[in-house]
Amino acid sequence: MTDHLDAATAGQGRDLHAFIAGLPKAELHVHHVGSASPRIVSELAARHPDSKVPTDPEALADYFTFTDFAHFIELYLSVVDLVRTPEDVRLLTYEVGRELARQQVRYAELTVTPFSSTRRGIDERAFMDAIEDARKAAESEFGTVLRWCFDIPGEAGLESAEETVRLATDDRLRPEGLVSFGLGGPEIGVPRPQFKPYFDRAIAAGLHSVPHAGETTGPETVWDALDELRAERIGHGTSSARDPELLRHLAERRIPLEVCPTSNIATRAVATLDEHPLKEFTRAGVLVTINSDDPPMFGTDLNNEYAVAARLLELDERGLADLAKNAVEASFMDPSGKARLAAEIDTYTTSWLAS
Ligand SMILES: Nc1ncnc2c1ncn2[C@@H]1O[C@H](CCC(=O)c2cccc(C(=O)O)c2)[C@@H](O)[C@H]1O
Ligand SMILES: [Zn+2]
Repeated sequence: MTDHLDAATAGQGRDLHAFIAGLPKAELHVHHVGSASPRIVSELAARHPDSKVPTDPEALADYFTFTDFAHFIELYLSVVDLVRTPEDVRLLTYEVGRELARQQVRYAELTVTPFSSTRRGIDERAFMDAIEDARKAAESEFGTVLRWCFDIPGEAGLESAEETVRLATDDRLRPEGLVSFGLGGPEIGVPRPQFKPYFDRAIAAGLHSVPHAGETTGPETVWDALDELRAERIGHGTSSARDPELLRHLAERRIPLEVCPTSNIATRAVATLDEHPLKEFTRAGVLVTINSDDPPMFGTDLNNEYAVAARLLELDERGLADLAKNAVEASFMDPSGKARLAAEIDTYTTSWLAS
């Protein structure tokens, strides 16, 4: 973990960190390639010496220092470029499952961008088999349930939207673990309404709508995501804090925000953690979930994001357990899975507080 993150949660008791480390959790906003560990990234970089990505895991923290959101996407794509074979995809996914399990994440919805892989020449059938194979292995070996969100990389244009919705809705390709449909990448210059027909098709095929919105643009983008893309949850939604009517709407309709505090600082979407609107969201009664986005790229992990949230929201163990249960409620798990994980969180918390 980098120094600024240690500083971000300094002063919290060791006990709170230990509580978070053991707390059963769900994660709803975490990117597939963005979760590649320094070890995997450097291994892939060594396999592909034409890449500018460092082969030394220690050098990656410097490499992943971003001047702004566009710079983040540029470096993100340099890692996407390293994933070239179905075996790269399988290994990456399996290792992401291992890392989530280490953090006691029982259930995760992983955002996958199949277009980025198919356009780089990975066969679509082999891609689906690779992620599904890793999903099943992660569940049986680590006990972590993975589900997929296929996202459109918006800046790659409508061609990428067409390809993503085709891959998500073709019965011969659509993976069993797919639950939702998203939209990522830069928002500036990429208006959300143009993606409406693609979201309509995905929703008609039974997928949930979970676009990124309001990460780097204003609240009008969140309104567009709600009105045009029929968003059921919002990725980030940071700028919603600037629009009291939008906050009221999100709270009343119980539309959750997938908040990723450290990501927002690392991409410079928010200047400092103290200026992060997380507290304004909870004060307005919005259902917030805590997520890590692209953890190794931002020098964080989900446990650290819970520690950051505990500081910003002044939470004790019970407050943290409630936050973990928000993610269960906002997830696309079936009702029995939700009830089981919520009960596990309660049992863990009660026994922690009794000891
Ligand atoms: N914090 C984030 N906020 C938003 N998105 C984030 C975040 N973190 C990770 N992503 C991912 O970045 C991708 C962006 C990829 C992209 O723009 C692009 C453009 C042109 C060509 C290609 C290509 O592949 O050839 C890709 C998104 O699909 C999304 O999954
Ligand atoms: Zn994201």
